Amino acid sequence: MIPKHSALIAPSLLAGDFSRAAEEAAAVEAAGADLLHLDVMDGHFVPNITFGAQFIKALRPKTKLFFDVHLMVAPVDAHLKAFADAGADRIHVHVEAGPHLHRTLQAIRDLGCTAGVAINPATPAVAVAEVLDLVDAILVMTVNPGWGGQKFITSTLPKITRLREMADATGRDIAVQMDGGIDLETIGPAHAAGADRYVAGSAIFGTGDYARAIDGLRRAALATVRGTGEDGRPDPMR
Ligand SMILES: O=C(CO)[C@H](O)[C@H](O)COP(=O)(O)O
Ligand SMILES: [Fe+2]
Repeated sequence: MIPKHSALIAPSLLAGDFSRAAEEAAAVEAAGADLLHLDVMDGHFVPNITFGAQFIKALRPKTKLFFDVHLMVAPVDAHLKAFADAGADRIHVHVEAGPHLHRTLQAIRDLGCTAGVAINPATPAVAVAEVLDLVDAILVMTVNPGWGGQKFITSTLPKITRLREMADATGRDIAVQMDGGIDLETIGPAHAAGADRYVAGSAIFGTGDYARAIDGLRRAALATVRGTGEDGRPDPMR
């Protein structure tokens, strides 16, 4: 089990060089990434289009990293099997993307993946309250989805705390994961608010030293938690 208030780092390949996607995935794995975040955009739910299941399937043999797939797709249900077959470990779907979220999350689990529910900045925390028994993660959008490289929306911080409280109240280990605008300045407040996983695109792939960037983000998060060791690892006493 991942300790609460740990700080797992998930580089978003969106900010990497797509012409060398397999090398980029391997590079962040070697640099100490905990997960690989894969942003699928459909040109409908969000204005931008990125890549689909075939791209993810081609990447799957190139790295052992956990594939954290963020579907910005509506309607999404007809596509879930393709992403599960492509090698997704976790599939996040948006609470805003369809009227049958409960059925969608159940379908993700039935396909053998873990499930995440993504929530846009304008959507209140209560929108996920009735599906927490079906999710392993809440993906809190700290930008409006659609592009990388956007500015962190600080007004989402109180919602992070509310979602952490809701997640803890279930008694299950539900990750509270930030997505968008995470960098050395924003990761600390997000961690203090109750998050434990961080997607970062530009703040990793936009640098020349992925290991330094990943380590710096992890340390910046954990530095906000009293009792955390200097080596950046979660304090087992917490
Ligand atoms: O879901 C996303 C955008 O919709 C991306 O995961 C996110 O924006 C990561 O990029 P950056 O760290 O550059 O903001
Ligand atoms: Fe994402």
